Amino acid sequence: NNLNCEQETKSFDSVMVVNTLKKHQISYSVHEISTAELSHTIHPFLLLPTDSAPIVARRSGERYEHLTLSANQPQWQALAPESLTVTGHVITIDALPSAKSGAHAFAAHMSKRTKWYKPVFWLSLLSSLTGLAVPLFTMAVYDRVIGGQAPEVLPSLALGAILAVTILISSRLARASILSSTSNRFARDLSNITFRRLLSMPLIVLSRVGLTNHLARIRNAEKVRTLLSGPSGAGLIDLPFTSIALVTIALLSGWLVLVPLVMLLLFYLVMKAVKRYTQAATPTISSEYQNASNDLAKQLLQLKISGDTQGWNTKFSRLCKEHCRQNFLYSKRNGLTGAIAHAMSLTTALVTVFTGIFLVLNQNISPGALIACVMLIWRITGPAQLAFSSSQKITMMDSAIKQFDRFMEAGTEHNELRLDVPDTTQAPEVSFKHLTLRYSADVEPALSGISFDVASGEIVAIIGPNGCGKTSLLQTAIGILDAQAGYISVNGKNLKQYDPQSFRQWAGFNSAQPDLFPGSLADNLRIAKPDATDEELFQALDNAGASTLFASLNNDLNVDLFAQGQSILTDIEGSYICLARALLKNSTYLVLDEPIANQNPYARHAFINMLNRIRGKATVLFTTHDQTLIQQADKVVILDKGAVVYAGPLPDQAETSPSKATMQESNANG
Ligand SMILES: Nc1ncnc2c1ncn2[C@@H]1O[C@H](COP(=O)(O)OP(=O)(O)OP(=O)(O)O)[C@@H](O)[C@H]1O
Repeated sequence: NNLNCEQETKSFDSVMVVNTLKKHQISYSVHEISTAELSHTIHPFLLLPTDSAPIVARRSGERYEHLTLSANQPQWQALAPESLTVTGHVITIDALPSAKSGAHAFAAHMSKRTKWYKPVFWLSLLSSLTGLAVPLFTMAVYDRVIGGQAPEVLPSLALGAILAVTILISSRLARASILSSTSNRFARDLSNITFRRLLSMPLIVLSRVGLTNHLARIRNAEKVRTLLSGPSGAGLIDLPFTSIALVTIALLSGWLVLVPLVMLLLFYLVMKAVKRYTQAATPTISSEYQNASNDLAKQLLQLKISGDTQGWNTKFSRLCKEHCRQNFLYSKRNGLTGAIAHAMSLTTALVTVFTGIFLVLNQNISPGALIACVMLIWRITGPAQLAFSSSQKITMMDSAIKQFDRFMEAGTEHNELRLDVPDTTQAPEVSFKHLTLRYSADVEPALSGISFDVASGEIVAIIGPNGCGKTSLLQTAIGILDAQAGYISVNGKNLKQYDPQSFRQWAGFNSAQPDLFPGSLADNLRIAKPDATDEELFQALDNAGASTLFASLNNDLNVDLFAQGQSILTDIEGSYICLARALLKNSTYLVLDEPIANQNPYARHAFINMLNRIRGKATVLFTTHDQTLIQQADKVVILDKGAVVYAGPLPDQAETSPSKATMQESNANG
């Protein structure tokens, strides 16, 4: 609307758009253009291609449309697929300004999907109507064929019944297939959206929330699948259609319909009470039991070494016993619920039969109508029973949806306009300006007022005792941690101006904790550079001092590092591969956390050679406790309790550096 009404916005630029969005409190994200990102949008978005004019577009199912103004009237027209493969940025709208809008993220995402509920409605209606065939057929046989002595109508009645039953079965099958594919698609979409969101959240928020919660979030999506699929899903959908059976009973037997209605009400009240009784026995020890089992499995070696496993045995047996007791009680009460529900269904049928007999004797209804009514009763109590047994699932789903909505309200790294792309060809100058970082409000800052400069092509060793903030500083230097105060400038620009994705694609980072992913050696390396050739992988492994390790893996890049689901490498071996991954990028900005932590002389030698080769061509920040590596740096920064106590050349630099100075000079000269 603003585009259409405000003349000035016809020549908008990205900053103006973002200011407008901020003014209207519309939360937005900025990403590089990619269909993967856009396939989850629920509101229109703005494409900002690098080489052409901006486009306002939106997603409509699997297709995309763009806004055109013809005679000042906005119109949506199909967007050429090429428009989504160009380079540039896209501003997507996360949530609309109303305070409540964020709370409906789930509904908004789902409404963008195919309209599955329309065919499900029509198929359910069809199957409910054709489901009347068998009771009505029985009634006709009883009243007309047997009672009315008219056997000639039997073939046509039978044909009609067979046709109706065939339609019933086909519509049920078609509905089951739509429901299972819809529930699968829901689960898949929600998992994808959740995973993307997790990846785009700031690291500090992620580490605060913890791994278990992230896993729980992704599993939440799975819960959606269970609601719609299976017999309980069908029961829930059939519930509103039981009214068709009720109307038929009313038409066949008049006020006899009151019997199932009253029984349904009774059914509801009894089941509500029973459910409360069952829920009171919900096991509370499950997570404690699970954690203890996990701990035990992880600590087997330590337990065996310690020799004294008695304490663990006692603890585990106690947990096991309590876990079984709670589960037994819960299953017992669940069994009771099932039995009561079944008894209530039987009672409903019996009460209907007994009441109906008087109507038959008074000749108010035919015996055939009574039989049909009793058969129809099962079509009411069945779905009611299923729906009731699913009530716990519905509560679970409801909380899963609320959790999803809250999760989608959390801010991400993309909620700011970060369009700058780093110059990947030159070694950057980096300045840390009064950087302060706290992991949470109640702990001492991990970094407090850090300031120092790194010249282009300089190699800097960051040293200090454990816990002094080295890792925190490096993670801030590549923008995965956000300082609360101060900033980092890279080539004169605040790091937060750079597109986070482009920045991290450029910077080579090695974490102190080796992190290998399931897959082959090549897969693990190509995460950093998907198009790397085998030659580049060999070179990176060599530079990281991993040649001996590689030889022990039969020089095979395709060796699976996770045979039988377990990493076949130790942490130290893994750390070589992670270092190789960082070096593979051949980046002009390397940030390496304890690159050769185990001080293996061969690896150290390879690393020093590598440093000498790139000296002057890349800016390198690394942390270490290794004296020999510290000697290689052009500058050292000593940290203590999160503050810089010294930043400058090594005190004996003058004596040790001539070779480095010569190397730097010759590298700079090409
Ligand atoms: N995710 C986190 N949550 C809370 N506190 C953290 C987190 N990571 C680090 N810290 C704390 O911040 C401080 C600095 O930790 P950091 O890991 O940056 O130090 P370090 O010098 O790299 O230590 P080391 O040499 O042992 O790797 C420490 O007190 C640490 O306990």
